[in-house]
Amino acid sequence: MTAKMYYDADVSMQSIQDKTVAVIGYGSQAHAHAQNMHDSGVNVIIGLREGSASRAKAEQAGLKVMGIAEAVQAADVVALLIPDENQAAVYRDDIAPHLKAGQTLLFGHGFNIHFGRITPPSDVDVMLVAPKGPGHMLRRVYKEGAGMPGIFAVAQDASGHARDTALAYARAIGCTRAGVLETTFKEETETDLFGEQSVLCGGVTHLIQAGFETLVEAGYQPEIAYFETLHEVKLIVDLIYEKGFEGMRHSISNTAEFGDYVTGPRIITDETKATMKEVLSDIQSGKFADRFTQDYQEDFKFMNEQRGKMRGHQIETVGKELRRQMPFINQEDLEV
Ligand SMILES: NC(=O)C1=CN([C@@H]2O[C@H](COP(=O)(O)OP(=O)(O)OC[C@H]3O[C@@H](n4cnc5c(N)ncnc54)[C@H](OP(=O)(O)O)[C@@H]3O)[C@@H](O)[C@H]2O)C=CC1
Ligand SMILES: CC[C@](O)(C(C)=O)C(=O)O
Ligand SMILES: [Mg+2]
Ligand SMILES: [Mg+2]
Repeated sequence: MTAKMYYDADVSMQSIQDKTVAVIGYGSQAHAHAQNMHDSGVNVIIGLREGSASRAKAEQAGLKVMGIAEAVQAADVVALLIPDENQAAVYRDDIAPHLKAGQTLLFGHGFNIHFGRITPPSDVDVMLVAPKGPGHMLRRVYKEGAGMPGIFAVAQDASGHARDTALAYARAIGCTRAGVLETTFKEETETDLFGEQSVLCGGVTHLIQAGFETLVEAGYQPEIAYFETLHEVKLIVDLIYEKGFEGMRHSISNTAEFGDYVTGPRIITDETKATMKEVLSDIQSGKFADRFTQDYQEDFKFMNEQRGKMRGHQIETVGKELRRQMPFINQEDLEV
């Protein structure tokens, strides 16, 4: 059965246009949701912690900033867009005491509801609208007049209109320009965690790094290894994104296509797929969520070690210099 896709023409903005949306946070997703909604004509306010370094940036973007509790009190829809590991405490201290019946609590990812870290009262609508891509790109494509696909789910429909609110929100941030489909908190949370760990982030970076190290350790120039295993990834992926595998394979040489079929299965083996199944199982059982929470409680000891190790890696130092010589690559610091 083909999933029902929602596009701009299928969705009315009415259920959000006469409401106030409090975006809590001003990071990767939050700044993009807030600015896109503001540009779509929605009344947006920003809730930030005391002394927040983001206050000036949000104000510069023409957004009204207040404390988190104050924003919750003033809002119809509360979009909780701070890091997953911080959401439960902020919800407990600054949101729950001020939530009123009839309000909407909205997430960008289902982690805290699905894994039981947050349990909202039964008289509020609870939903997620998850763009399928990074926040900075959500803002970039919106400004270009394009959109990013998204998915939505309703966990609690106290008002009887929760789906309309979620779809209107998805339209306001630009997702219905590209296509939005309905999911559940369970499906969004588990597929998102699986995708980012196995393919999009963990899979891609470790594949690139292993390829780069293999060439450099064999005595090839690091700059050539960088172009071959990192820079060109975008060019190949752009073709896959635009035209699928067949379109990409049409563009590459027959030599490359032959090597793709012969060597791809030697790299991504049956064992790799079996490991992917284990990864999915750890996500489904909550084992990964517990490991993440434990590292957070230990001040992200493991995560900070990994960040430090990668910062000094040759692929990063060589890449920084090579990108500097390519002024057409956006080198500006990210806006937030
Ligand atoms: N990053 C992405 O592209 C995607 C993220 N998501 C989901 O969106 C949500 C937000 O993620 P992301 O955008 O990466 O988050 P960020 O790390 O970018 O969030 C940073 C913001 O959160 C605020 N913040 C951090 N800790 C606290 C705290 N203890 N109290 C109050 N405010 C705090 C920061 O405040 P200050 O400004 O004061 O420092 C800042 O404004 C998550 O649920 C994530 O899974 C979903 C899809 C993609
Ligand atoms: C791929 C990582 C992501 O899931 C995303 C940008 O969609 C995230 O959590 O940041
Ligand atoms: Mg994610
Ligand atoms: Mg994601």
